[in-house]
Amino acid sequence: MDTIIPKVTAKRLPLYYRYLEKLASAGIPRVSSKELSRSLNIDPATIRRDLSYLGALGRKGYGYDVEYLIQFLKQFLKQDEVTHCILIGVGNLGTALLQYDFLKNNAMLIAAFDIDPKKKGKTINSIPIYSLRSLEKFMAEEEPLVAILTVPVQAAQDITDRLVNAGIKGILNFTPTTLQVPDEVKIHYIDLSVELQSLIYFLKKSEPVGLNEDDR
Ligand SMILES: NC(=O)c1ccc[n+]([C@@H]2O[C@H](COP(=O)([O-])OP(=O)(O)OC[C@H]3O[C@@H](n4cnc5c(N)ncnc54)[C@H](O)[C@@H]3O)[C@@H](O)[C@H]2O)c1
Repeated sequence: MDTIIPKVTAKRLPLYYRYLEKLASAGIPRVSSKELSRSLNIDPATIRRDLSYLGALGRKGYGYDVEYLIQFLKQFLKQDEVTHCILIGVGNLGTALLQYDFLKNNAMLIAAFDIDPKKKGKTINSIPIYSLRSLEKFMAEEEPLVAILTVPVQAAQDITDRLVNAGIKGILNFTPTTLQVPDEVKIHYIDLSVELQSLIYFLKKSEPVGLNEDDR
């Protein structure tokens, strides 16, 4: 389980997991890489390579055992554990994310923080919104692993420093800036305009747009 897998493969594993769960709930016991490929729009060779990193080898003429793969991926993706997350910045984007059910992916938003005193004490989707002043105290008590950052760009580094000092391990950064963090803190950047530009680029090149480009 300590296998080091390429980042592009790691990104695709949750897709496989979710799709396999659908198959299992429909009572389908096995699946071929070709069927996975058709449904997920990922090249079959890429699927076979991805799954071989996990040590899961499909059998010719049989494919993959759905239940076995689910158990394997569950352990690999630590789907048994719920990761506690917090969100900083309950504005337009933050509010939309609070409405989303992250628990489907074994992450749970347990609290949100905002600098605006009018938001303090409210809840969205049963998630409490606290004053930013209580961030460090909350983190010491609850030890969330991940923070979602949806504050204005000017506030991003300052909040990041506070989160890091309070022990955060991962940041999902929606703000349009590169954040400075120590090596042990992982950051994922999400920028819809970059995704859109990339989509437009592939459309203009008239190439199929899928999840199988290894440079994603
Ligand atoms: N990555 C993307 O694709 C994408 C898309 C949209 C917006 N954004 C970015 O997301 C961020 C939020 O956008 P928005 O439209 O929701 O903005 P917004 O102005 O609606 O919301 C920002 C919220 O942050 C709060 N805030 C301000 N300073 C704070 C601080 N120091 N600590 C805690 N909370 C603070 C404000 O009170 C407000 O509630 C911006 O940085 C924006 O550029 C990214």
